[in-house]
Amino acid sequence: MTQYPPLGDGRHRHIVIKAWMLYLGFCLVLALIIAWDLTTSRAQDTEAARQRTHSTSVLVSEWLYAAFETSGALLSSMAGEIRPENLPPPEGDPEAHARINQWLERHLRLLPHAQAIALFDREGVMTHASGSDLKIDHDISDQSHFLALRADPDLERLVSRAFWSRESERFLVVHAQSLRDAEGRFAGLLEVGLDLGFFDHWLERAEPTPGSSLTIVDHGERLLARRPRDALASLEAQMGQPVEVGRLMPLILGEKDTLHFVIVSPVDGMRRAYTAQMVRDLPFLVVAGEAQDVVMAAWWRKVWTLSLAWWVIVGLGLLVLRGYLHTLRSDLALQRSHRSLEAANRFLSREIQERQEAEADLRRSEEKYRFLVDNSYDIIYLFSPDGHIRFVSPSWKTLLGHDPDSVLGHHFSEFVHPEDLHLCLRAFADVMHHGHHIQDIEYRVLHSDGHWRWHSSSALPSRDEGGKIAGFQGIARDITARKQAEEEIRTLAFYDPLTQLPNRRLLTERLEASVDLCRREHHHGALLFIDLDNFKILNDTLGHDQGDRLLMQAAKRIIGCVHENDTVARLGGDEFVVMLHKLSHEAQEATQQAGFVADKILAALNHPYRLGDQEHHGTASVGITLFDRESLSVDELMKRADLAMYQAKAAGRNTHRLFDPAMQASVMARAALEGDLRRALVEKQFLLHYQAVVNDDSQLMGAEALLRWQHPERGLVPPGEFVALAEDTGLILPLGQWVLETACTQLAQWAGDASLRHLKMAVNVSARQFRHPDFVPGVLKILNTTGADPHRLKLEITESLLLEDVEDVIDKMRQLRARGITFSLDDFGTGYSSLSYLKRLPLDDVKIDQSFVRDVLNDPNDAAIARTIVALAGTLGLRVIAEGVETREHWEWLSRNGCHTHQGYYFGRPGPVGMIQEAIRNWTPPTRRAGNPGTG
Ligand SMILES: Nc1nc2c(ncn2[C@@H]2O[C@H](COP(=O)(O)O[C@H]3[C@@H](O)[C@H](n4cnc5c(=O)[nH]c(N)nc54)O[C@@H]3COP(=O)(O)O)[C@@H](O)[C@H]2O)c(=O)[nH]1
Repeated sequence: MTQYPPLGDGRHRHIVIKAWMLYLGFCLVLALIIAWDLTTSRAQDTEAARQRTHSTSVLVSEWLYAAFETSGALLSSMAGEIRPENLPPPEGDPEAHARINQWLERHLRLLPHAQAIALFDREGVMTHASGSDLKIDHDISDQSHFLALRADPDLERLVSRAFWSRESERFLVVHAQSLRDAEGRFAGLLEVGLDLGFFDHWLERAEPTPGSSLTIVDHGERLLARRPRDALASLEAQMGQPVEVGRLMPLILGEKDTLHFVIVSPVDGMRRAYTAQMVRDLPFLVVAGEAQDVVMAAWWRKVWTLSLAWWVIVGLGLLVLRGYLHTLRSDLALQRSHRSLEAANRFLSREIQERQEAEADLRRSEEKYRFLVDNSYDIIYLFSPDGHIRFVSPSWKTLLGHDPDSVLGHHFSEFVHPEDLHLCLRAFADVMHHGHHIQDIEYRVLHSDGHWRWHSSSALPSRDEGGKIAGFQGIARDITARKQAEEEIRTLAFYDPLTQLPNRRLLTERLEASVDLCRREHHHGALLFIDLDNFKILNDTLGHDQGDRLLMQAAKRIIGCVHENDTVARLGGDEFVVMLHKLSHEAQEATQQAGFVADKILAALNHPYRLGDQEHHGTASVGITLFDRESLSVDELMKRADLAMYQAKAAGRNTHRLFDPAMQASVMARAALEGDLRRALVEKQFLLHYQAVVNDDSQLMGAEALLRWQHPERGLVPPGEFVALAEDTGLILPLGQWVLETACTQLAQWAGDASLRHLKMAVNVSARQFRHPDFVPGVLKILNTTGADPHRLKLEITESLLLEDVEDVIDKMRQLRARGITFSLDDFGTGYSSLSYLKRLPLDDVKIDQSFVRDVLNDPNDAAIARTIVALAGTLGLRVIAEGVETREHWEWLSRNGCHTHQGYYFGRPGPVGMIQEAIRNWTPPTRRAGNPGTG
């Protein structure tokens, strides 16, 4: 979905901030104005209160001043009327005294709030008084006002501070006038006594407003009068008591006339703004106060009113602001949605355009795919969710023969090979249930003509518009040709082309699997190595075609002897291997089972073979090895079976042998010996010993070269222990070459020695050496290079040479004989020589094997053989040499019976060249009847 950029957000935020700032600024300014106004109002109200209290205090003090002016004037006039020296004593003239008292009484009435008017003499004793209750002899001589007036002749009058009067038991203030005699001396005083009611009277006239107070105190800060008074019960107790200690002092001391202050009243605890005012020339102060609550009430009302007004204005402003912001937001939203709409419109236009293009593409693509589907060599198919065919492309007809329409509605499984059905159903389920894509599954499909075709298919689910799996769709390719090629390759790779049996590779695979199975299931298996006896001879004599026929027949017979699950393989040549499965888990029983099968095979292979119009009898040798959980490699098992087979061959063929470890040990030893032999050749550890050959007259005729191996550890090793192995391994070729060279070199040397030059050198030649194609040229080359006389060289061959290709042997012998080399047939009588061959061989002598000579004196059989050989040789014109002549009796018997050449310990043991040369030079021929001949 397309994202549209936010429109006007920054500007909107800017406007909002501005509006808020304006609003808050307005609120603040308004608050400041109100605060300023309130501050001003507060100052004004405070000032007004101050003015009011000042006016009140001034007014009351003026009243007091006026009152005391009045009393002063009265006292002054009364003092003018009195002659102190004429005043009668109180006790002298009662009438005169009474008149004076009445006079005082009359003047007292002129002062409505005065208590009394009294006259005192110069001693301070009261002489006359306005009231009858006054004590006439009352003494004021210790009072300050008396003392002050008496002391100061210039002081005419004074008003006292309040003081407690013991006579009248109340606080009094007196206004006293000094009296002077004619000479102007102090003669007493006239005084008006005023109680505190006098002051109260003046406050009463002031009419204090609510919360206000009016107080009169004297210069001792004693409370003289106070309004309001009825509100406080304790006020009476405070009358005459100090109330404002120290605060009013600047006034009392005359430093100021007026004093303003705000305090909590010590009288009633109310906070007030006070103005204190001195009463001119009098020891009194008037203090007027107004309660702060009252003074500030209007201000507080204003505060509340203005605060409320502020809140109302702020609230209204907030509403206006919100309305404005709302409008602004709406505007912005509108603007934004307008832009979104524009963008959406553009997007939709583009979508429509793209869709139109996509539809066009789709049409083109559909046409293209339709073309491809219709013309594809592959089959394109669509199945319903339950596997019924909904669509197949026309190639179905080409590849499978059916008309596509004819298969619609059929279930796909009807066309799949039963063996592949499981695979296909699983793939179908994978796609339909899990939505998997499957790749290249291979299966067989039925062709309309009934044969099976190999198909490779890839498939995926088809989905409806909601994405739900609605079917199975795929493409299938005919891979029959590839499968056939693969099969062919497999056959070539894993099967023997002649017998169609598994070859070594397939056998190895199966053997590995079988070994694994045996290991897991704890039973035995067996490997039977089968070698057809003398097959090579048959092949050479009857030709390869017949050989192949025999192999094919043998293969069939072997297969007939085993179970279907067992494997019969051909390794090549005449070697077959049978692998037996699932033999007993008991080794002994498994051995019996394998032996039974081996016997069966041997019996089957023993039957005559029909090869064209010929019949052939053959046998076989079978080597068996078992395998079980012991982990042995396939190679090791094959080696063991092979070894056992050789054992069977060694045991005379046409039999079977079970592998045993001793057999393996000997093979190992053989392998070690082979290694030593090779090293010996390189390191020249070989040497030749020579043994004398004598004639019937005890004349030395020659010597036989006998090979010895000077082994670094084992010492001198005789040829019997290694020549056979050298033959088997082919090492006899280089070894035989060395023997010939050494012997010929020796022969050439002897030719230069008069006492030795008549000697003939007999050299042993093995069959393998002789059969080598280069044997003849090799011998001739040695003769050339050493310069030995061929007429002095005798080659000893064995009967085994005559087992194969006798014609070739004869041919080679003739070639060499043509050069003067003579031949001797060694070990005669032990081999298989047939007379017909013997006749044809260009031989010079035969050697009677020492095994016959050894017992010729005691064993009539051996004696008969020896005689027969001598006779046979005689008929063939061959000389006879007896070997192993150990005693004079042997020699004599042999001589008597026609053998005239001898070799044996009786004449001399084999020894190094020096030894034989010495023996020859000092040769003393043995005599037949004169004691034992020496050993030479
Ligand atoms: N291919 C080759 N074969 C060879 C070569 N050298 C020897 N051989 C063959 O090895 C076999 C054993 O030979 P050796 O151990 O040397 O034995 C020879 C004599 O020592 C032994 N001999 C001789 N006289 C007596 C005797 O009075 N009593 C007795 N017990 N043994 C005796 O006989 C062997 C000679 O045999 P032969 O060659 O058959 O005359 C043997 O078969 C050799 O052929 C070689 O270089 N190449």
